[in-house]
Amino acid sequence: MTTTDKIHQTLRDSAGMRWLVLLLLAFAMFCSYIFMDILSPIKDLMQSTRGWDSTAFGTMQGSETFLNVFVFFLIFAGIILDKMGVRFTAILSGAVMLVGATINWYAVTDAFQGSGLQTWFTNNLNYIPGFDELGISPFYRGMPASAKFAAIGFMIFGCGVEMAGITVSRGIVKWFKGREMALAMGSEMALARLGVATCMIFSPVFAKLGGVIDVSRSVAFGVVLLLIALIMFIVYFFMDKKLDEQTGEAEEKDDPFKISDLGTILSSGGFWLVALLCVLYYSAIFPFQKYAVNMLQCNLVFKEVPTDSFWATNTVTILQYCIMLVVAGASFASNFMKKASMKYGLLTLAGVLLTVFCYMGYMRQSAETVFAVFPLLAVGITPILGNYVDHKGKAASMLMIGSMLLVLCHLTFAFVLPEFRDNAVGGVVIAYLTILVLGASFSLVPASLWPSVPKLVDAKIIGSAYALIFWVQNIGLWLFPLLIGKVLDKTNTQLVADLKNGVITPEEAAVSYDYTAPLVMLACLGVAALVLGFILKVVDKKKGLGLEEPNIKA
Ligand SMILES: C[C@H](N)C(=O)N[C@@H](CCCCN)C(=O)O
Repeated sequence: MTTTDKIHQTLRDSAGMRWLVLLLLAFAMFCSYIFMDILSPIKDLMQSTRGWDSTAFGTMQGSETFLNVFVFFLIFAGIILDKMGVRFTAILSGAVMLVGATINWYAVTDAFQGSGLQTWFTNNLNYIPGFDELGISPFYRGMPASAKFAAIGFMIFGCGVEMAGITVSRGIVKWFKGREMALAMGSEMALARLGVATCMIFSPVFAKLGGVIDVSRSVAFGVVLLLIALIMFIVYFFMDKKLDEQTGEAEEKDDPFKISDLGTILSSGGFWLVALLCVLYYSAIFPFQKYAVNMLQCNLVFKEVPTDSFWATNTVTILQYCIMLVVAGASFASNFMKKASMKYGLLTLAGVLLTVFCYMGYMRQSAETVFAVFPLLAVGITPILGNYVDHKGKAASMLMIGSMLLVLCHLTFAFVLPEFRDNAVGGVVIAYLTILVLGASFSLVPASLWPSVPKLVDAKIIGSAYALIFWVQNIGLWLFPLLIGKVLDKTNTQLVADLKNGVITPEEAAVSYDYTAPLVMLACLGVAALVLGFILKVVDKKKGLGLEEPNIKA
């Protein structure tokens, strides 16, 4: 390398530095995704220890997106990102997530119970004029005080996490444009999926540590991780600053945000098709994720797991997690290997480990360890599918196949799984197969949807386009956890009455819901997504949007 080459080399020209930046951003998202679902695998414990019924649980979970949707925070986040740049917005989003998560944690601690704050929240915030009339309030009369306060924290966290999502996407574009951008995006999403698996496995472990149930321990674990996420963003800040010093660019000055940009995006038909498909598909996945463990508890009979010692309870769980890390590592490695034989060897190894993983989950017999396989498959194949879209295309077809699989899975959960309630082996096998297929669907759609956005809008307004899609998507992510909770209570009237009259205990009630109606509702979302996918494919062919074309042309 000559002296001139050395002078012109920036941080982003070094593969090591580029991937270090990706690691920082992706690890921050990994921590955020852990917090996003930290309460999901312990819905039953929230009901038995904090008195959150399904409506309270669903309302609290849905509150995550309330400010983004109704106060248009996501639109402001897009504007902040375009005006202030990636590194400022990254730190801001990290700090917002941490503040919200800390409030959420305090709400579920024992210290909150019996405090003045609890009394205040019991007597207040029952009604938000305007929102209640429309049935879209994040609070309702009779909602437990802890759920109300937790909802406030989760709303603030939701602003931070969505802001982080669009910031990280733009950060990846800044550092990887013209290089391995799709692989970087796929790897970031894969690590986020690993975050979901981590919380599905470890949240119940922390809540039940030492045989004493304390749900706030799980949330505290998430808060510590968000602190680490903020540190990651701070390190990123300095690397990004250095890059701008080296290049003499400042993207927020070179490419300032204009309100008219929003109009340009909103007038694109292709953009609307993708945004609507996104809201329908993700509404059938993320809200489901919040109830999936409980749905399995209600549909399968699990053996009692010993809780006398940490190792008796958690050895298999920890081994399962180690296998998951190997599968993730094998997937990442396979993307960097040049030789196809090596790639298939690693994939075979991942397949074998996946089988062992499932077997361990079956031996361990708990809903969390069975559902943990869902994000695992997405971890393994999202980067591979991203690579496929880069080199072979077929994004619109992949969107359709992913939606079709989604419908199939929700209908299986609704009508086939309950038939195996008394068949321990058959039930777990059906559950595993369906979850694995759902995991494949959750790889096909994200891997093809997000890289399609740059084909629909100008590169200059990509940040605002992602913010707008996230905003539309957040409407569904707000509405559907809440709707699932309401539909559950409305279609399980006998159970709700028995619980109210003390005929059954909260522990029994928590694992006795009939999930058929909410699952059919989610399957309908999948059907609508499939129809939109078909329309998108037709429009793509007619207008030549290039969605079926590879990103990298030889
Ligand atoms: C929940 C969030 N709004 C979302 O849509 N997340 C996507 C990833 C979007 C790309 C982030 N760089 C997901 O599939 O998790």
